[in-house]
Amino acid sequence: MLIRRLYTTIPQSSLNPFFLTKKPTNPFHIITQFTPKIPNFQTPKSISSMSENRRPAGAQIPAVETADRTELYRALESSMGSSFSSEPLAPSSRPLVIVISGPSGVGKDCLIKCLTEVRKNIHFVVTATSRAMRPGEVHGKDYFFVSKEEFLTMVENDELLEYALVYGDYKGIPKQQIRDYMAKGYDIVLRVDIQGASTLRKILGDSAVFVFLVAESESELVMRLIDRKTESKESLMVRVATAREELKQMKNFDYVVVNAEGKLESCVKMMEAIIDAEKAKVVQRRVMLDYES
Ligand SMILES: Nc1ncnc2c1ncn2[C@@H]1O[C@H](COP(=O)(O)OP(=O)(O)OP(=O)(O)O)[C@@H](O)[C@H]1O
Repeated sequence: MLIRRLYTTIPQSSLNPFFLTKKPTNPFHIITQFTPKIPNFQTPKSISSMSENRRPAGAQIPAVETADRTELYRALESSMGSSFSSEPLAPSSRPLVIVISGPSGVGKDCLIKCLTEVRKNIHFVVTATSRAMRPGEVHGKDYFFVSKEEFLTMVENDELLEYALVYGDYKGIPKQQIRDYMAKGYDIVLRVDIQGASTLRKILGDSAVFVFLVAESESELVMRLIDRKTESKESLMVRVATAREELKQMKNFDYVVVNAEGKLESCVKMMEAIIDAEKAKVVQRRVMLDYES
């Protein structure tokens, strides 16, 4: 068998032990794994002679017990043949697009409000809507209020990342706002319903972070909605029934965050931890607002 032949033709002493512990599944896999690893298949002796060769002749390393820190640093630098760089070793992080979704009444608005207070470099995207402005609402803060015609022109000009007709009014996410704030280094937060999150997943794929916010239980979620005292009994019934269906969509998200009763602060901390973890990724998400050919 090819597997056996490969093992027997390569001396045991030169095999990387990591690969020996891995049971190969197909012979071609072995060949591709072995080929680039060949420089590592050195015996301890040849490795040591290789590093001897790399060291420039005459570079003297002073005794570590007695040498001064700077002296040792300089000697190591000269042994390397080039100065040590002060450039950051971690790649600079890219702005994130974070999509926050979850059933009605779970606390999305509360979470986003707190998150934008504790993290100043987050921009919560203001949605455009064709709905009439309500008393107390501020244009550009609560929504960008536009006429139905203006909204449809935005759709035609491909200015919206996603839009929907909600109870007869259009709502949509302006792309330019995202571009502008990302260019300034802000992370972007989008708040959408579960349906919107599903559409955004199709558009953004894995380039954005999708967070599903839940209460600790269905019963807590219903109590929260009741306590909010903003819904009629019909609306309550619709929201509760919708929530049960929406919970089934959790599997399409990257993270689930629990907003437990009276524990909004922990929920905000969890969101911050997610953001920090995303920023520490070696391969970072690269947001694409438009299809790239
Ligand atoms: N951790 C928590 N403990 C107790 N109450 C909370 C918590 N988080 C939010 N709430 C309350 O729950 C209610 C719903 O919160 P919020 O309006 O933020 O939810 P939402 O998900 O944005 O709802 P909707 O999708 O219907 O707009 C509010 O009355 C809020 O004060």
